Amino acid sequence: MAMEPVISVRGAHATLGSRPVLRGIDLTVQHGEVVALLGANGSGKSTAVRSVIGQVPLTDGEIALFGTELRRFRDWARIGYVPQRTTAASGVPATVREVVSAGRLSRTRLGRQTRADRAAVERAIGLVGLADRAKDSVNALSGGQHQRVLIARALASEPELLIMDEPMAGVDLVSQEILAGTLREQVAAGTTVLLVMHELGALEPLIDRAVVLREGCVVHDGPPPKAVGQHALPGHDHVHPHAADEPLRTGLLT
Ligand SMILES: Nc1ncnc2c1ncn2[C@@H]1O[C@H](COP(=O)(O)OP(=O)(O)OP(=O)(O)O)[C@@H](O)[C@H]1O
Repeated sequence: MAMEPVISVRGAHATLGSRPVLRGIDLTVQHGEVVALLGANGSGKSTAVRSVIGQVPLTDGEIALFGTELRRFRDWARIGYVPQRTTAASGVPATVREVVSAGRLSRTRLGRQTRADRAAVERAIGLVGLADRAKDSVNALSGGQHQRVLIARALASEPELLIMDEPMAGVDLVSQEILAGTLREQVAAGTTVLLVMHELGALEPLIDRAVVLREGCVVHDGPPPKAVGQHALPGHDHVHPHAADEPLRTGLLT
């Protein structure tokens, strides 16, 4: 029997305020795939992933996770989610280890951390290259290190599906390289990944498929656009000449 898709979204409509933000989106992510969700600011990317994890209700359409209708889905430990532009600190003096441990709660039984739980937390901290900062307050970290803590928190439950909303946004180059390496290892281990992005950038080699949104609709679902600049992207509004030495870009539509 064929495996159920990890994510199945059919005809999704969602409204925020009085604004229709998703206008009939279909999105399927199969086991082991790495899918990039691309599109201009405001095209609905974050809303789409937030609807997948149940944070934005649909006004029409259907979502299933691992073959289970979203409203019956309870197995949240199978999913790691890194939201957009948040900070792990928010004024609370938690250490790196404490924040990452919070990501393990969904696997912790009876509220007691086992040796396996502790090992998973240390592994996640090591994966993002912060082993030497585990005892430090997250308030003492840079923006890129923060983002690495949030990703470690998502990895602590050893998820089968990782959903990340612009993981590279505002992240310094060193952290970007570490994150790309972390993701590469996850993908090699079979983790399914859905990434919201503006540009494929350093993650391009990992991406199997790109889904491009425009005004709440899917305008492209297929191979990731090659590194030929944003104008190659289906849905780009206008064409204008650009210098031959313009840096190569794969991402788009800003
Ligand atoms: N709580 C809200 N109430 C009303 N409108 C909202 C709300 N949240 C988002 N929107 C609007 O919905 C649209 C889609 O937003 P969304 O964040 O999904 O886009 P996005 O593609 O992720 O954009 P970005 O790249 O800027 O993150 C935008 O026009 C945004 O202004």
